[in-house]
Order: sequence, then C-alpha cells, then structure tokens
Amino acid sequence: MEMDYLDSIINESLRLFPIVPRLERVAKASVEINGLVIPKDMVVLVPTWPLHRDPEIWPEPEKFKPERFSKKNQEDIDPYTYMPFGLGPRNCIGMRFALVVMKLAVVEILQRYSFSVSKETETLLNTELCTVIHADPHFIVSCS
Ligand code: HEM
Repeated sequence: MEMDYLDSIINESLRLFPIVPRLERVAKASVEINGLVIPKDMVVLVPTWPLHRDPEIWPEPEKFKPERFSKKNQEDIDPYTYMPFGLGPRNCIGMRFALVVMKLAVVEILQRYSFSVSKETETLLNTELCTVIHADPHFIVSCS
C-alpha cells in the first residue's frame, strides 16, 4: 500500500506514543561500553519513550510533525533513535501486519466520519505509562 503521507502520520503517531514505551534485553556476557560495565545477566532497559522525545534528536519533540518521516527526511533518521517496533532479531514479528491494519482502519474510518476537537476536550492526549501505553479513557473528540 503506497500511501506516503499516511505512512508519515502513523510513524509520527508512534514516535509520540510508542505503545511499548521501553524495550528490555538481558546481557549475555559482561561488556564495557564507554567505561560503563554491564555485567552478564543484567537486564538493560532501552527507554523508547524519552528517546522519541529527545529534543536533540527531534526538534520541537512535542509537536506532531509527520514531515519528519517524509521519504526525504527518513534517510537521516538513526534507527536506534526510533524504535516503536523494537530492533534486531527480536523485534516485533507483527510489525508489517500492524502497519497494514492501522492504515486500513484509518482509511475506513475517515471515509465515513469527520473528527474535530470537542469543547469538552480538556487536554490534547493524556496517556498512562505502564507496560504498554493507554490513552486516557476520558479523551473526548467530536465525531460526525
Ligand atoms: C502498532 C502495533 C504494534 C506495536 C507498536 C508493537 C510493538 C512491539 C515491540 C516494541 C516489541 C518488542 C520488540 C523488541 O524487544 O525489540 C514487540 C514484540 C512482539 N510483537 Fe508487536 N507490536 C505491535 C503489533 C503486533 C501484532 C499485530 C502482533 C502479532 C500479530 C505482534 C506480535 C509481537 C510478538 C510475537 C513479539 C515478540 C517478538 C519476539 O520476542 O521475538 N505485535 N512488538
């Protein structure tokens, strides 16, 4: 499915709201990186959420700017700074399926409904951070 702008929108949404906010790995052997020793069997957390909002990597990180992921700009993105589906041999096995389903869902919904910010919307989007991210269940938008 070639839909470049929709790709950018989904990528930018997953940057701001990575459903899995941190990755975990276990060190198979002791290793020293930049003077820091990580002993064998230690659990190492990879903080996806803060990485995705680091202003040195993503200027104006709180702003929703899909053009960060345009075909032209995407070449400059270091894969270790954007990991909504993880990385390496244990990355998300359902990534391609999830991307197709998300695109189909957006297309189907937008063909039938229009959305706008409701007067009752108090915040842009609150999330609860735990193993996976939940949207605030009281988030209200108008739908017609
Ligand atoms: C937007 C949707 C999804 C997101 C953001 C997501 C994200 C992730 C992340 C971050 C990981 C950990 C990867 C790592 O540690 O490097 C993961 C693992 C995994 N995901 Fe997903 N996932 C999504 C949808 C799906 C779907 C639809 C399936 C199955 C149909 C799926 C199946 C799996 C499995 C089996 C693993 C474990 C892979 C392993 O340990 O080798 N995911 N996912």
